[in-house]
Amino acid sequence: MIRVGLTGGIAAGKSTVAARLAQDGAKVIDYDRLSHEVIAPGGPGVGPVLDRFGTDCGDGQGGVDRSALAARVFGGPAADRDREDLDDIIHPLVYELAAKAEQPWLEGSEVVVHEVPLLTEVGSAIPFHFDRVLLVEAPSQVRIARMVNQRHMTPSQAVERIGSQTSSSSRRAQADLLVDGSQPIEQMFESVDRIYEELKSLAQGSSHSD
Ligand SMILES: CC(C)(COP(=O)(O)OP(=O)(O)OC[C@H]1O[C@@H](n2cnc3c(N)ncnc32)[C@H](O)[C@@H]1O)[C@@H](O)C(=O)NCCC(=O)NCCS
Ligand SMILES: Nc1ncnc2c1ncn2[C@@H]1O[C@H](COP(=O)(O)OP(=O)(O)OP(=O)(O)O)[C@@H](O)[C@H]1O
Repeated sequence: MIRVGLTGGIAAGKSTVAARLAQDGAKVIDYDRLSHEVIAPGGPGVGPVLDRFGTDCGDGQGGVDRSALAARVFGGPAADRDREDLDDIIHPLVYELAAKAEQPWLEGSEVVVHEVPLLTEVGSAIPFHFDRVLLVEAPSQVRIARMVNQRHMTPSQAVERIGSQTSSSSRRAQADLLVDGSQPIEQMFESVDRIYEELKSLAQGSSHSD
């Protein structure tokens, strides 16, 4: 297999690219989904999150209320510190689930894509080596409009999320492959298909990854 890190700023188009890669034949591990799983009812992150952030952040059903937590870590008075503490709780649990998820493909010739929104931010803390890093990019204004129009965030919530993430230039410094997430979707899919073919040939020539 080869392991690919797929990243990009919020609402750049990562999940859309990931879905196309999956359609092409890649195996995709979605870190946002795993991070939701760890704080859903019964998840291993629920206890530590509620201990740290208080039972006000509970959803009343044994899980965490993500919008209450988002208000704290992206817009609260101690947002940076809170976000750091949340990341320290959630990320190791997510990495554990990701390692389990990719186990069936370790010996094969699959293209295994880890969709990691914060790949650049976490640096060497992530316990995986990526053979390639694929970056999806779109200008901030496009991303803000997507968050406001499609996710019902206020403009200031959208700006806060972008502000809590790293810069495009630091993401670029880490990237091997680039997809423009603001181009027309059909064109974007064509570039994703071309990249998949490249990755697939690489995977067929590989026998392992650590
Ligand atoms: C704060 C939480 C509860 C908000 O949930 P919500 O459903 O509103 O957002 P969702 O999880 O769908 O995330 C949407 C996007 O927000 C951005 N984002 C999420 N967490 C963070 C963070 N800690 N720092 C910066 N950006 C973040 C990412 O671009 C992500 O793709 C949730 O995002 C969370 O648990 N975050 C911490 C875990 C994390 O770092 N997740 C990212 C992948 S590991
Ligand atoms: N090339 C494109 N043209 C128009 N709309 C697009 C394009 N790519 C993605 N979108 C739309 O933009 C929105 C954000 O895309 P997507 O959910 O893939 O982003 P993301 O980077 O995964 O976001 P997040 O960081 O929140 O997980 C979606 O509604 C998606 O349909």
